[in-house]
Amino acid sequence: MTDLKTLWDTIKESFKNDVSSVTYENLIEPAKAISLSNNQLTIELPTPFHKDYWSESLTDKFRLYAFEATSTKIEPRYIIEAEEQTAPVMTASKPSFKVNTALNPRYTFDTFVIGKGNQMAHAAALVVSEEPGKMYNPLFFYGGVGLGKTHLMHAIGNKMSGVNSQTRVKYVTSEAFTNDFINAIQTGTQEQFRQEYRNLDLLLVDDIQFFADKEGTQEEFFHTFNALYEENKQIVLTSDRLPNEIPKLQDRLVSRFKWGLSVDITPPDLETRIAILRSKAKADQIDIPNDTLTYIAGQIDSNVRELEGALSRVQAYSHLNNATINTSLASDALKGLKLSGTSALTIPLIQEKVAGYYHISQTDLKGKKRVKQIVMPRQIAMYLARELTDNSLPKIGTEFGGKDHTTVLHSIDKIEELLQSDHNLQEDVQNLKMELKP
Ligand SMILES: Nc1ncnc2c1ncn2[C@@H]1O[C@H](COP(=O)(O)OP(=O)(O)OP(=O)(O)O)[C@@H](O)[C@H]1O
Repeated sequence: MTDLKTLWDTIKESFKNDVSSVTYENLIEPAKAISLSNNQLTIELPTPFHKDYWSESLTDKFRLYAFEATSTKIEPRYIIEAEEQTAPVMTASKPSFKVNTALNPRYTFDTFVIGKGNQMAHAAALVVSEEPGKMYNPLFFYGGVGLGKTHLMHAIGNKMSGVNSQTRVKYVTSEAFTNDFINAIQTGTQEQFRQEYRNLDLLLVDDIQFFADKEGTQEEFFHTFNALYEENKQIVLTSDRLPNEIPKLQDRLVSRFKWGLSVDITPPDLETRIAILRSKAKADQIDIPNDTLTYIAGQIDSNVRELEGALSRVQAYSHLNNATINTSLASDALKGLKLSGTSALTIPLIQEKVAGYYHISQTDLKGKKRVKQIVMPRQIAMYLARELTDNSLPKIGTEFGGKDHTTVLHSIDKIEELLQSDHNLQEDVQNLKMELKP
């Protein structure tokens, strides 16, 4: 992993899972990754206190997480803000590197393990890579986090580039597209932007749910889409939900996204998880017994990224302790690992907590009564079910006494809107989230 932002995000995520929220917010969140060179990552900290704290208390963890992420030993170097004016500064608003423009060579069809939850998506991806712009345009993958949507997208790009090195492929996240577009406006380079995005054979846009609410970007993307589509150029999109479930996505985009094929990816079953781990262990030359693979696969059931993270953690643990990998070592390595998998949290549990919080019965919460004291908690519970679990809108509707998915969508939209300004609601939702995901 060489992309500084991706590496830093991964390390921060590991810290987040390991330290208290107070420590995270006050001591880790303010840190900024500045540069990575010669296996040294320079971290900028706001005060000498932060520097001392990182040096004394966070360095070992940092080394572990960096190793887990890269399988390389990376040393931290701490500087205090303004201590080193010459260093290129990376901030959230103005990244000093270009995000995700290239294809990841590791994400190929060969390294993708096929299982029940992804076989349709895999088959569609393969068809598109062989006959781009013909059968399924656009191809739209949707599903929960870390299930291989990006991987398949890159696999299409890698395959097409492999067949013809002249293929013009562009991979962007929807955020990178937005940033490029804003930059083009600010610097008066819209024409260049259009050239860049409209003269392609394959455009891959990841996580398009982040287009929600971005009117200008949607407008530009609409024209980009049309230009490519009319030329029979292939477009592949991913999102965490179906196009019509993305709030505030223009109808004309929703309808265009439906022109092609939408296919979901669901979490892998145990067999597939073991196969994924085996394949990764082989690729990384990790010597690991079968029963240990089965043990790790049994610990994580909803997210392949976490599955890979667990394997890296076991590898790092064995490396740092100079011990052979076996199930007992894996169990020690994974002890205390707070998995962010959403599978443990169920809709009934959310209903129970929300009903308890607002002192109403679960029957009312799931029922049809239209009084305000019940409607609001019901909408909040639906909102939380969508935010904190992988359930689809129809499934949430079913769990709330058989409501239509448009009712669920309306409830979620309503809460999202109120959350913008209603401080009491913000506090309630925050409290409930803390109760549900301590
Ligand atoms: N079936 C699979 N076989 C092999 N590796 C997989 C498979 N599914 C996912 N992975 C790996 O899991 C990791 C996460 O996958 P990916 O980034 O593609 O997920 P995603 O669905 O795009 O998630 P997000 O919504 O968070 O972007 C990647 O390293 C990917 O290679």
